[in-house]
Amino acid sequence: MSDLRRLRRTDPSPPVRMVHLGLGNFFRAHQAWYTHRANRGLPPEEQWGIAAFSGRSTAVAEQLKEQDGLYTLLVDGPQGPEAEVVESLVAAYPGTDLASWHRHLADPAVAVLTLTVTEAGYRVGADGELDLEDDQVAEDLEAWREGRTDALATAPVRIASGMAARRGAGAGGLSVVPCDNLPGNGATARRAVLGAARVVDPDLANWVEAQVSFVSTAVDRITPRTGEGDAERAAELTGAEDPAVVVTEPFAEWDLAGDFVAGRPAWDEVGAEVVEDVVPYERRKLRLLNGAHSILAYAGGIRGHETVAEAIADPEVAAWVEQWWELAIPTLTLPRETLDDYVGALRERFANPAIRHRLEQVAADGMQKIPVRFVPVLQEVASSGTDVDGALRPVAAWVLHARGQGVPLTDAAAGRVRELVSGDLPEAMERVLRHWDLDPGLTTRALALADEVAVASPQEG
Ligand SMILES: NC(=O)c1ccc[n+]([C@@H]2O[C@H](COP(=O)([O-])OP(=O)(O)OC[C@H]3O[C@@H](n4cnc5c(N)ncnc54)[C@H](O)[C@@H]3O)[C@@H](O)[C@H]2O)c1
Ligand SMILES: O=P(O)(O)OC[C@@H](O)[C@@H](O)[C@H](O)[C@H](O)CO
Repeated sequence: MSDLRRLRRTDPSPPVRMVHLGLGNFFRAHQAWYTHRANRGLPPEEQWGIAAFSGRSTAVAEQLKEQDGLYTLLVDGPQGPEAEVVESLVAAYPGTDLASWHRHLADPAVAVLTLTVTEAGYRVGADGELDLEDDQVAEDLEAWREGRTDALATAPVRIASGMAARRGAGAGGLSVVPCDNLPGNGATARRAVLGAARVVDPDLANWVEAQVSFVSTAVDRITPRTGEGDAERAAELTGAEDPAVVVTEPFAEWDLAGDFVAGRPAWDEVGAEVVEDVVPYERRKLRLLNGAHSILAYAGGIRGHETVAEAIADPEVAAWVEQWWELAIPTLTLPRETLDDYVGALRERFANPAIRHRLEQVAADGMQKIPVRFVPVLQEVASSGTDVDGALRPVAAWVLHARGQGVPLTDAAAGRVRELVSGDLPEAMERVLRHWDLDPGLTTRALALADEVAVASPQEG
């Protein structure tokens, strides 16, 4: 590998017109890739360059800096892998570089701020407002009040402080485009940012309300963490050494609803859909894809599987996913045929053996995901008198997972999760149901489903 050349830019970089927070794999397989595609054929000065910031880490920013922001996207489809070098990312920074963050956001040429900061990264409480009790949010707000804007860590406070820099520079409005898997991500981002601004500077909150638009999106492209051997596979195709390679699937979807107050790349010319209302798409995606992923992660993990492809190949786990889809489909509003096609594609996407999507990664932050993916369906199904097993089983499996079975628990709210699921299993199950306003009368059934998931589990103890 070391004899290979690193990727290097030969053409001039496009100007920075977009900023991104959360320099992870998904951003590079999705928003940066759509932007790269939309740039093709435009003169460099009309293209959209992106300055992207990691959460905190420095490693990926350093790797990308050494190759002028270029990286390989390895698309693993049925015809074998294909490699594409993505050119839209022109500057990569560690999230700790707040000076560059403020400088880019204060630039009038910047028109769009995209986000992938995870569901938990919005730091909102159960009421959907910024959680001012969150220790890191409180620390950030104090630092900002004291003028220490180089020490901010949470996404909402970093964004609000970036908006202050922008207002100060007279750079005008921009559009914030959250791309995390949560319902109403535009409205959530807006409330989180306004919540932070209001505490420190109410005039700034007014400015954001008047000048900044928050676009809602549904995003889709299964993008696992890069694994062993991926860089070598990419190198065989490109002849270049690329430690920042990202592996993804051929499928990609992006639905966007909202105003772009300062313009945007022509994403709609390269496959993205600009829609009036994103809710039907977002619900389809969150319930059918992400809901099924959560079942595979919690139940499949307990049955000893390590990846999505392995778990969906287990006929019992696959039957639980099918049962979930049967219950979830009637709760969606898109035409039945469209939904059936989507599920048909999911069966193939999940089974793609080249995508090693580890259940451990998919399982993270269940405390944020269960109420969005399963609770509304459970409530709707229970009120119609239909058998709820398909939607209750994932909650039961999550309780076992949170109590230590299957893949390890990773959750931004791990302390609260452990409190909820501790002690006697029947009591824990009932506590969890009550926590999400579900009928505690479902406890006995949930315990039976938990038993079913745990039966034959190599890790049952
Ligand atoms: N991977 C996928 O298949 C996929 C598909 C659709 C949507 N998403 C969304 O994208 C998010 C990121 O996925 P990924 O695969 O890129 O993960 P990743 O682990 O590769 O990267 C996550 C990025 O977010 C940053 N980050 C994490 N927490 C943050 C925080 N609190 N504040 C600011 N930045 C933070 C990290 O530093 C990193 O840069 C997911 O949580 C999900 O909401 C992912
Ligand atoms: O990204 P999360 O953590 O919301 O959920 C894990 C996976 O379900 C998710 O990343 C999917 O792969 C993705 O949403 C596909 O578009």
